[in-house]
Parts: sequence; C-alpha cells; structure tokens
Amino acid sequence: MSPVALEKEDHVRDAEFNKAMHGKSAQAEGGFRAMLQKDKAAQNAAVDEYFKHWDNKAAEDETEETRKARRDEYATLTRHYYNLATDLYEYGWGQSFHFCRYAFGESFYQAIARHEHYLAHMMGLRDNMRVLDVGCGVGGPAREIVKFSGVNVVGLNNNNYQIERATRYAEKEGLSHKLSFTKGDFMQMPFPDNSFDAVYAIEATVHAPSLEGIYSEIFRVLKPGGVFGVYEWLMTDNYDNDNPHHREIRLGIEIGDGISNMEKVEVALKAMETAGFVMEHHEDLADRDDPYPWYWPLSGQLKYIASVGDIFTIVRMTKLGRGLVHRFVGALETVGLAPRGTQKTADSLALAADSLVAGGREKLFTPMYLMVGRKPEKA
Ligand SMILES: CC(C)=CCC[C@@H](C)[C@H]1CC[C@H]2C3=C(CC[C@]12C)[C@@]1(C)CC[C@H](O)C[C@@H]1CC3
Repeated sequence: MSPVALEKEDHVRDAEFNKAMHGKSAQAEGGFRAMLQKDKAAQNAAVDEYFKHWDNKAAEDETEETRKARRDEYATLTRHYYNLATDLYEYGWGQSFHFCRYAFGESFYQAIARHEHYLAHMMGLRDNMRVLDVGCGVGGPAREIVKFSGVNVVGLNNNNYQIERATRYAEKEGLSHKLSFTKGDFMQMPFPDNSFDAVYAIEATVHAPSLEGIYSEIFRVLKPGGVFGVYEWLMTDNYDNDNPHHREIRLGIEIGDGISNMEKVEVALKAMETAGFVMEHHEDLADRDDPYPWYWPLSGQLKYIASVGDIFTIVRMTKLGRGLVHRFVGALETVGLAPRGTQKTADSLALAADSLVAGGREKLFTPMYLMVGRKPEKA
C-alpha cells in the first residue's frame, strides 16, 4: 500500500500532448535537431506546468506545503521535465541518462556501459530472464543490459516522447525482439503481481513521491525469489535539512532534475525493508576509492579526459560548453527559431549541474547508492 496519493493516469491526454508538442521530432537524428522541431504553444504549456512548482520558491522559504504540492503532482511534474529536457540530455550526455564511476584511462562511454554491466552483475542477470527497467529513459541502459546479459527487458516510462525515441533506437540496433517499452506511472504499474524475474532502476526512482511507495510496487510485480537492483539518488548522512546551504543544494538538484521529493539514505534503507525486501548488498559507490569523482565531466576538470574522442563529448558538459550552447539556444529563442522556455530549461539544467557538483564535492549527495534486494520465496 502506497503511503502517498497516486496521480490519476490519462494515457489519451498524454499521447495527444506528445503529438502536439513533439510531432515527428522523435525521428530526428540527435537531440539538438529534435529540440528545434517542437510546437511552440505546447512547449509553452509544458514550461508553465513544470516551472509553476519552482518559480519564486526559494530554499529559505521552503514549506511542507510546497513540497507536498510537488509530490501530489509527481507524475505530471516528471513527465513535463522530460518533455523539456530529453533533447538536451541526448545532445550533451548520450542515451544513458545516468552517472557512473571512472577508472584510470577509461573513456566516458566505456565507463557508462561498465556501470550498467556492474548492476547486471550484482543482480546476477542471466540469459532469457524477464526483466523490468523502471524509468528506462530512451533505453540506453536497457540495450546495453540486453547485449551484456542476454535478458529480455520491458522498459517502463511515463513519457511518450522518450518511449518513441527508445523504440526507434531499439529497432535500429535490431533488438526489438528482446526489448519492448510500456507507457505508465511506476507508482501504479500496468503489470500483474509476480510477473518479472528481476527489476532494475538506474537513477529513476528518485522521481517517485515516496520511496516506500515505489519499492512496494516493484516488490509486487517481482516473482517470489526475484531480485531488485537500484542505483538511487540520495542525500547522504552528512546532509542537514536545517542548514540553508545544504538545503539550497538539495533544492537546486530537485529543480534542475525534475524531482519532487529527494530523501536521505536512511529513508531509502527503511523503505526497502518496509516494502519486504531482504537486502543482499547496499553501498554508496561514490565512496569507493576511484581516481576521478563521478561528477568530473560536469565540473570541467578537463585534465581527466582519457581519449581524443572524449574531448568533443566532455566539452559539451563543462561550464564553458554549456554556457556557449545555452547562449546559442537563447539567441534562437529570441529570434523565434526555438520555442519559448528553451533558455529557461537550459538555465535550469545548468543549475542542476552546479548543484550536483557541489553536492558531490561536499559529500552531501550521491547518485549511485547501490541496493540489491530479494523478494523472499514466501512473501
Ligand atoms: C535526473 C536524473 C534522475 C538522472 C539524470 C542524470 C544525468 C544524466 C543528468 C543530470 C544533469 C544533466 C545535465 C546534462 C546532461 C544530463 C545530466 C548530466 C547536460 C550536460 C546536457 C547538456 C546541457 O547543455 C547541460 C546539461 C547540464 C545538466
């Protein structure tokens, strides 16, 4: 039983909005081209719907009511966040929307893929298991995990545009027989009880209004004996909500990343237990003794670039690269070539980047709290 109210779903409304805003842009090559093909009025609506939760709501004035209003509309808030941010993510980061650890001399995309393999390895994923990817983005991790482990994956996503992009990439790679995508709210999944051998979530369940709610729903759809693996976004034990600086970092991450309610590590651990999981492993991977920190591509420490090919990838993510592109899209918006709100979205992603780096440097935040839990045979 979820401890928060669920938002009423309306798949017809969402499909119509997706058609109006994104048109055929899901077929465009690359995020940047897709970004310039949106319907202006629909994008306006998405901007207003998303930013109403954040405009004029500073960290020092934060109340339980403002946080509750975000939690109450968790699904709409997140759906519109990804209506606005997906193309910039793809342009600036690629098709796997998550952070990772870096080994010495490792290229960016190699490190991203290794992080996905590591989760599959820790969960013991095997050929032909039926696996659910909760909050699958445009399917980068799912495609990698299918190739790495031979599993069959169903990607669940609340954003039609991301599903269209994900479906197109899976077809392009000839993986459609192993990989399918379903539209739905992960707090009320459209699957019967006991339907998956394994479930994973990579930096996605932070969009839930309640960790207990989402972990309980995952528990429900897992078969008895099935395994759940997650990389969770959490505030660490060092985070003090009464410290205004800490709170500003947390709110900056929430605004810039479409999160209604980010929690501390202790809340996630308790939620796993309450949901019924037997914990097999939990660890903050950000605390490992790695040569480079997880946030380095956003922090602009170019000295860590490991290959020539990475120069073009990483420069886009740095403050300088971001600044140039954001000014460019701002100019396109001014002359009417990009829709209203493109600049505002870019500014909010820049705030996300700065807050994530600050949270990482000050050890207040982790995007890679690994938990592996099992549903008992007799639940
Ligand atoms: C939101 C959640 C739960 C996960 C996504 C994690 C990351 C993939 C994103 C978090 C902040 C994002 C930013 C970008 C790409 C994707 C993230 C790293 C950009 C680098 C994309 C290009 C823009 O110009 C700047 C962005 C800064 C933030």
